[in-house]
Amino acid sequence: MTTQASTPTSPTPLTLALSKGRIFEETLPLLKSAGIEVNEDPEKSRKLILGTSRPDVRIIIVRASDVPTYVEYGAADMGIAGKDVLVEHAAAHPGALYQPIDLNIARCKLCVATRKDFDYEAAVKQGARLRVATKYVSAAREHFASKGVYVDLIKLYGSMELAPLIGLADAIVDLVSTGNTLKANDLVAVEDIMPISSRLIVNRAALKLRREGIEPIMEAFERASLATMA
Ligand SMILES: Nc1ncnc2c1ncn2[C@@H]1O[C@H](COP(=O)(O)OP(=O)(O)OP(=O)(O)O)[C@@H](O)[C@H]1O
Ligand SMILES: O=P(O)(O)OC[C@H]1O[C@H](OP(=O)(O)OP(=O)(O)O)[C@H](O)[C@@H]1O
Repeated sequence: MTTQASTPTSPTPLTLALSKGRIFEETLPLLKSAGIEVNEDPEKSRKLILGTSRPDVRIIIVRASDVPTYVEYGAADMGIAGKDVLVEHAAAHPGALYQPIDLNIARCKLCVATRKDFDYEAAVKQGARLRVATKYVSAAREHFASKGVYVDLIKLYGSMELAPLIGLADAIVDLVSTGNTLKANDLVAVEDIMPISSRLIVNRAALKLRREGIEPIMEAFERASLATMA
């Protein structure tokens, strides 16, 4: 039997996909609890791959709605994404991602909202066909189907609040946190669809092949998110 000479290898660092802004900011304390400090601030640097205090862990910065894609295809081992984003991704890629932990960060609600002068209840009772503008087409379709309300869904990528104001739609489906954006645009929330928070997602193959690297991070994140809930 021949013995193989051992060659020094540096495996690809564990890769965590995050979006800039609130998810990045709210993930920093979780990373800290796992002994990980990010070396650069994505708001100041144009770099998309950020090193950390641990040579075996790196962060990639991607659009919030792209996080599931990077993780599904294994370009990132893990990621953090809002339930809003995960519901839309799952509609096209059911079961593609392992979602072990609700991190309870970036919390808000997915709601139906209309102009103040639009009688949503009456329109629904009358069986009117509603025009609804949203970025969250799958969640909206599921919601209105479960209520038996006929809708024409108009896909938008942002600034949903504008749609009812200029006659593009009767209603929107959007995220609401403080309610300030609705208020500033004279809109009201007329129905809650689901509570939203961000979850850790893990590539299914990475979970098996890199378990010893991923598990301690998962455990630290879970402990830290439970501690903030208490
Ligand atoms: N006002 C809010 N308060 C709390 N959490 C929010 C709020 N708005 C969005 N979120 C959550 O934070 C996540 C990231 O939001 P962010 O605004 O950073 O990205 P985005 O602009 O929605 O995504 P993309 O860049 O892909 O269009 C959302 O998917 C959602 O889960
Ligand atoms: O109830 P509020 O506290 O006002 O938050 C709600 C707003 O937050 C999100 O937008 P965001 O601030 O992320 O900007 P975006 O449109 O660039 O995603 C969402 O799309 C709403 O517009």
